[in-house]
Amino acid sequence: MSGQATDIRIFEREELTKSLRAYRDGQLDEKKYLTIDNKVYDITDFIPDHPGGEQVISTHIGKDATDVFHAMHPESAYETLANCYVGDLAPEDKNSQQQKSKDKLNSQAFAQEIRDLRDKLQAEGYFEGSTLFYIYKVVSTLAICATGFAMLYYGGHSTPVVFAAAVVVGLFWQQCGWLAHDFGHHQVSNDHEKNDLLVLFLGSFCQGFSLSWWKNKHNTHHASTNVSGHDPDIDTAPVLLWDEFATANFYGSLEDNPGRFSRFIAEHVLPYQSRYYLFILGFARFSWALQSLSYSFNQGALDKSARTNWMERSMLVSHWILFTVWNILFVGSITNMIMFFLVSQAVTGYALAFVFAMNHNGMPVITQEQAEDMEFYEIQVITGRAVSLSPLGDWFFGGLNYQIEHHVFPDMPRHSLPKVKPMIKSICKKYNIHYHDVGAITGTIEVLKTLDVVQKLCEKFSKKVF
Ligand code: HEM
Repeated sequence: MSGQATDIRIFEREELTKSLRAYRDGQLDEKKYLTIDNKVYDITDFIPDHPGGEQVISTHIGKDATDVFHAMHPESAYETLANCYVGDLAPEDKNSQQQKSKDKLNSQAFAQEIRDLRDKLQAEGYFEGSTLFYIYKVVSTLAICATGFAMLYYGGHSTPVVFAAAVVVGLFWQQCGWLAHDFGHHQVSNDHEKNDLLVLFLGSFCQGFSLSWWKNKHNTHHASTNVSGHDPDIDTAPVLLWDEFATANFYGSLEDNPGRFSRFIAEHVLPYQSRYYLFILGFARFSWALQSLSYSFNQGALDKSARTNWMERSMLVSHWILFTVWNILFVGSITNMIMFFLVSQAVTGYALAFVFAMNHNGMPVITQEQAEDMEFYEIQVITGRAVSLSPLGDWFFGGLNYQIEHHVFPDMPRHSLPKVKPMIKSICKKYNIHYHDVGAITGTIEVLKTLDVVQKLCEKFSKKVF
């Protein structure tokens, strides 16, 4: 590791800025630092070995990673952290403290209050997962699968029953996704290995998604939510574009000698994205399942362990074998087999993507420079959309309608989020930080309006570039 007792020194803030600039400019030989609680860590050699992956840790090179680090690591990670310690950050001089904008000071005071709330909630047990709740969730989710099986077993010769069974299986996969999400964030137990085994069972075997692919993408999304160029969830070009930065980047990349296909997409597809949006969601699950297989077989496990990689691959392969055998054995005709396949995939695609879009799409997208000037917690609040729903809606959304609370406290179990919502809301009100809370219909309209605004931008760019 990089930190040696003799190297310990005071770091000027400019050194961190230099580290960030060098990384942005692609100067790969430069040292890479980050700070946590005003201590400086040299992560140059650690990045490739980071158990959470290179992508997520790289989002914070040259920056303050205090809150994101505390939000995403178990106690055991603090030992590894100590190995990277190389010094302390020089105190801020009076001048730069006085020059801070009102917004920055407000953001800092808000973050401090959220940190205090985290400590209080931890002491009061809000972060303890309820075993009973999660047993109920796992059993009731597996019961949906059993229902789908039973429908095919007894009615596999009837087209309406096969159709209904496909919808049930689609919902089963969606619910597995929410559970794997909770276990993947270690909301349920402090034992990370146990959580990961449950993600392998529910997420990889039952649902067909890779643990490593999901963690890499999803945790990077958490570390830099709606930050342009960092958050993989808003990087959906050339299928959909969600903001002006992504649009400018995509069309900018076509200025010199665009391929015929890219030009066709830019001129004749993206300017109509609000029209095909609902259609394309149906393919989302299939695309994620393919990305999972590709990640697992090409990149291996995120924690670089051969054991995790082997388990993940075998779970994914078993998922597809079982699904195919089940389809062939119980569905009476080839036409119904194809229908079962397509409908079950499409239902999961819609059921997952509808919720994902509601979580952050159409909410502010910020640049990396803007993000540097804001506290982690403020970013989490202003980029998330809370959706107020009935208990059935909460079930369908897997608790992700408490998106803001989930982003502020990713390791807090799902059952605590509704209790914490009024607390976060009231702190936001105190600091005049916008907490966006809407119903499902308003949320959907906001998503569609964003697509519409951006597609008009696509039309303009298209005329300018070609
Ligand atoms: C010097 C800095 C860091 C050290 C020493 C460190 C260390 C670690 C360790 C030991 C783990 C494995 C934890 C486990 O047992 O589950 C881990 C996982 C992780 N780290 Fe870091 N980390 C650092 C910085 C960061 C930063 C800045 C981020 C985010 C921006 C981050 C995000 C994650 C994530 C998402 C995981 C995966 C947790 C999981 O398995 O679910 N880490 N890190």
